[in-house]
Amino acid sequence: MSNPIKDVPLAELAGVEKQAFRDAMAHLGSAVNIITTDGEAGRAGFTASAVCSVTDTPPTLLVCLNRSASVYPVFQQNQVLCVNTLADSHEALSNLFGGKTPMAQRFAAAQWVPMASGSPALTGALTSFDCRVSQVTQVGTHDVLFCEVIDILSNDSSHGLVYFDRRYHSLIRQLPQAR
Ligand SMILES: NC(=O)C1=CN([C@@H]2O[C@H](COP(=O)(O)OP(=O)(O)OC[C@H]3O[C@@H](n4cnc5c(N)ncnc54)[C@H](O)[C@@H]3O)[C@@H](O)[C@H]2O)C=CC1
Ligand SMILES: Cc1cc2nc3c(=O)[nH]c(=O)nc-3n(C[C@H](O)[C@H](O)[C@H](O)COP(=O)(O)O)c2cc1C
Repeated sequence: MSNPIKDVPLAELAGVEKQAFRDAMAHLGSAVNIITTDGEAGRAGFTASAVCSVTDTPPTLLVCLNRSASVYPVFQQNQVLCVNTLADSHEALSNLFGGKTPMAQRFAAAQWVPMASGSPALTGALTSFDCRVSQVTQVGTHDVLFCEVIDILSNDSSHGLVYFDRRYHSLIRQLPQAR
């Protein structure tokens, strides 16, 4: 059977404007994460919603990082990182790591403990995934970092944080039913 899109000359396909894409993406709720690294290029961190699970064999996440971000060269050189998934108390911290703030000021706003890779785990994060970058693919403005998970720290008591419709929302964890 013929593929109707494949048979249309590319020049005749309408395409989608960047703003329309962003407006549509604002409808996809996502977890909020602070991605950290430490190593020979120094310490750095940024907020990321473009994070997802790739495979459990070997356990692998992907993180999309804009190559124009100030932190980009640090991540490129260190090749290790920690994905810290934020709890509902971390909204202000997410904004600090979301750009423009000097790196020392970002890290001074919370407590951190080094994971095996040397990357900082955020105290109180829902989960911290310690990773080594196993593969990198460039797509448009971003690098897609494939990150093999080498250790995990979890906290099963905090409520979650979701970014949806350009705003933060708390994701309330159900408490176990009293008997
Ligand atoms: N993947 C990314 O690089 C993301 C970057 N951001 C940045 O955070 C700031 C605030 O974002 P919003 O309040 O959500 O408003 P916005 O209108 O800039 O973005 C709406 C949605 O579009 C997507 N998006 C935004 N910038 C993108 C990019 N450069 N590449 C791919 N997808 C992108 C995200 O899903 C975002 O939630 C902006 O500077 C934005 O660029 C936010 C979310 C994801
Ligand atoms: C909620 C939120 C989600 C974001 N998600 C991403 C992301 O997935 N990838 C990315 O490269 N930048 C993302 N950003 C933007 C980066 O956090 C920001 O560019 C980074 O802190 C570097 O900023 P700087 O160049 O001023 O240091 C996000 C920002 C916010 C507020």
